[in-house]
Amino acid sequence: MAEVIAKATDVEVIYGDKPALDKINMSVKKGDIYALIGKNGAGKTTLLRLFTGQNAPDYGSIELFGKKGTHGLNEARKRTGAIIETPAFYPFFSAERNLEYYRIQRGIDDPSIVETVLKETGLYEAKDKKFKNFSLGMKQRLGIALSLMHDPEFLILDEPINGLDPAGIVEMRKLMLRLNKENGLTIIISSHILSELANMATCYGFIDHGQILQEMSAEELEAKEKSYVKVRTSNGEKAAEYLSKELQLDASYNADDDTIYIYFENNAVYPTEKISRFLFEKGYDLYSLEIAKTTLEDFFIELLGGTTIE
Ligand SMILES: Nc1ncnc2c1ncn2[C@@H]1O[C@H](COP(=O)(O)OP(=O)(O)OP(=O)(O)O)[C@@H](O)[C@H]1O
Repeated sequence: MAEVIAKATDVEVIYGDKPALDKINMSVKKGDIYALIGKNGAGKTTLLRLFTGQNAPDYGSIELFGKKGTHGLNEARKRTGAIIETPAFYPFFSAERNLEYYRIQRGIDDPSIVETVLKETGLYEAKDKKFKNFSLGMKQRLGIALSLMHDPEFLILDEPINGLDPAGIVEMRKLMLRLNKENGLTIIISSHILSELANMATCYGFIDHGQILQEMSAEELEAKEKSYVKVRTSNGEKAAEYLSKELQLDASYNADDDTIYIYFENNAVYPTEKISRFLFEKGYDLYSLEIAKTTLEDFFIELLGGTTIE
């Protein structure tokens, strides 16, 4: 069993009379890239702030590196880096000078750490560029460089991808994977858009209204992706009935979009020719037939009971 790096047990955080976190149980294991997914206001920041020490639970307990209690958690937090709010950088200082400023302020002796973290975050070439001329993606990566300066083992990142353009998202994904694989960092990263964290997360925690609805591994989530064939035809309702009965397919008609949905096991060979030939022979006009896959967002929406993500 992998070591548990961060754990919340029956945690509640209450603002006024409203719980922001409601009996949360979750854990991050060593080597994970844990994606914390929830729409705005779900409780992501409140949960992450418990691990950084910016919030304390009203009920329940948290652990870091197996340590509990104020003293234990303070010790464990030395092994943790975090970006919850964008750190303040001087706009007219270069990237290097900004990091050098923080190195001295934080009492880190080794001056070579600045070069190391600039290289780790892919910013070394831009080290002399002023912060004000950085793109949003570069600014986020400089924040991560800062959080790496004391060589943490666990990184906590609150919505670092929010607002990035597609190129920035790809850069961030590469950086996360590199830090995880090459530097052995365990990472928890939050987002309100599931697909942003796909292809990098090793496990997922879905949070809504202050509750973890489900935790699952990337493999388990992948297995939730269903393949299906979408067919539009004349007299769709009747055609769906025929397809189910005579071809023994899992076909259902949806009147809202006048479409037949036929579901298959993943990796199945789709009998698309058989379907189109059957419909043709039975006298239906085939308007369209396409193979599709449920997306991760579809799964998330279903988990939330059909509400949208934003
Ligand atoms: N300091 C506070 N005082 C009162 N209520 C708060 C406070 N901080 C957060 N909340 C409330 O707690 C709930 C959870 O907020 P939180 O910021 O943790 O959500 P989130 O998932 O991080 O959302 P976002 O992506 O919008 O930051 C929300 O209803 C929010 O309004």
